[in-house]
Amino acid sequence: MFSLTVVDHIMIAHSFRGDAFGPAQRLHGATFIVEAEFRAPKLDDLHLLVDIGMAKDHLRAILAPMDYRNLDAEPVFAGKNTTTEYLCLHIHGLLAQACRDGVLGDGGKAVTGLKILLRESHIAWAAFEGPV
Ligand SMILES: Nc1nc2c(c(=O)[nH]1)N=C([C@H](O)[C@H](O)COP(=O)(O)OP(=O)(O)OP(=O)(O)O)CN2
Repeated sequence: MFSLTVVDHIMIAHSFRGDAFGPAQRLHGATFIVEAEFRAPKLDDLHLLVDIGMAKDHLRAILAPMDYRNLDAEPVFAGKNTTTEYLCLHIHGLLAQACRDGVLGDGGKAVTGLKILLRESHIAWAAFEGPV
């Protein structure tokens, strides 16, 4: 199995509902390092999994509506706790759809698996991985 990873980051604000979150129930900020790992069992004729430029451009397109935003005010996240884990799932859904739609070229259509990993600090990160 081959893999190719591109990395970006977002700066967001959010708050959580639930006593378990303690002070994080108040509005606070976070900078997430976002890693998108594409997987495929074979390469294309150019020996690419997906083109790095296309992969990073489409990851950026998916992250842009979240970047420098208060996620509490974004309709797409209404009623959701935008935990690190939940944001992984959200980004996975959008990037997997882009692969299926051919937005990342023929290489993207051949992607069979995708892992999204968000680092919220040097001591904690979360990931979601699944088929495309
Ligand atoms: N599983 C998760 N747990 C927590 C998340 C998360 O995204 N997934 N996020 C937060 C907060 O946003 C923040 O990152 C940390 O807040 P903090 O209050 O410092 O959380 P801690 O659990 O480390 O500390 P306590 O104050 O002891 O709760 C929190 N958790």
